[in-house]
Amino acid sequence: MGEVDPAFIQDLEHRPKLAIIEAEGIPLIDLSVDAVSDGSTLVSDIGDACKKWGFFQVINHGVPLEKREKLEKAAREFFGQPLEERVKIRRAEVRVSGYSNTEHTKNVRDWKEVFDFTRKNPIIVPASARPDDKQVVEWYNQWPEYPPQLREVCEEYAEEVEKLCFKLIQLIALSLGLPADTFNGFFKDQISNVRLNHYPPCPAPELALGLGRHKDGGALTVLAQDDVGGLEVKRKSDGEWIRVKPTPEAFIINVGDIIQVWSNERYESVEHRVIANSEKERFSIPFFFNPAHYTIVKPLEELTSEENPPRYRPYNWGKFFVTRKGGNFKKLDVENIQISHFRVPESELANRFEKAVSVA
Ligand SMILES: O=C(O)CCC(=O)C(=O)O
Ligand SMILES: [Fe+2]
Repeated sequence: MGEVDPAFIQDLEHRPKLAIIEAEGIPLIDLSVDAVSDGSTLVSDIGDACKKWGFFQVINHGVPLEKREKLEKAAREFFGQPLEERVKIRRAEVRVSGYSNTEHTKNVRDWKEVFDFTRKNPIIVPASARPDDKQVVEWYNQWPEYPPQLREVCEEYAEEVEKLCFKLIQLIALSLGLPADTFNGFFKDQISNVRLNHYPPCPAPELALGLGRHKDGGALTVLAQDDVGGLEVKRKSDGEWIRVKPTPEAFIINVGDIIQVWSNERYESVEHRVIANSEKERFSIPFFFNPAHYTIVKPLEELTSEENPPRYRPYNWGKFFVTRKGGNFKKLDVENIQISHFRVPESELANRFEKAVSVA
């Protein structure tokens, strides 16, 4: 990645501004607080953060620091090898796992390289994105020879972060006024995946992005970022890009598209991106908490009513996932699959609302 290939160059409107807005920042939430004790504001703090930002940071989250540090070290060792070693486990179309340095977001190449693996091994996913194809296939992880401990430290880390995901999804359920275990069943055969991101120094951070603007398609993301910084979140109140200042040992949590749909838009999945850096390399590790492939995603009945009709048509999560993954390999000129494709048009919602009010 020595020079800036035109494939990396963002359209003018998406290039980063030089001035960084760090502002008040996203909320920092202490998870050691007991959610159900008298006077605890933990559940409402999470609800407020989900509503206002779609993002928050957590401390005292229960993931042992030592497991995170071991993985961060192993990631540096893996990406520190010569390219010919890294590409030995290059990701192919039929695999979700492995190495890639050709990730594209919204059809523009990202200034980064990644190593992907899934929490469960194998995971079961639809064989193709075609709606009429009922076949499923197994996707297996692949591991490099070096560093030899990578597999073990990845698996141990993912096991710990999964526990945090369950804790968070329960707090989110409570914050929506639902029983804590409302969402648990969806994750029985989860197809969660973890990504090791390496953003090398970039000679043209004013033209390219480490990772282009996007929303996460799953339920919840738990991100570990190093101390370099570069993650920006689009502030809901005014659409400004706000830099997320690294907090040592904290995780950054964001609501994904599935929670937006389940909550019928009480919470929204928010756009974010990563700025490239001309001097420093950066590492980050997102854990994407994803339900089982057969999950039909739709607004929860408990959160809809005649006055507040479902804003989304049901969709199959496995097909959505496989379509997204497939889209990465073809530099298509069309937009990849989005939940907006399943959104009920406003005019139709207004009609339904009027009908509900007139019969009431
Ligand atoms: O590297 C980061 O800080 C963000 C990564 C991210 O948003 C993603 O991989 O979806
Ligand atoms: Fe993301």
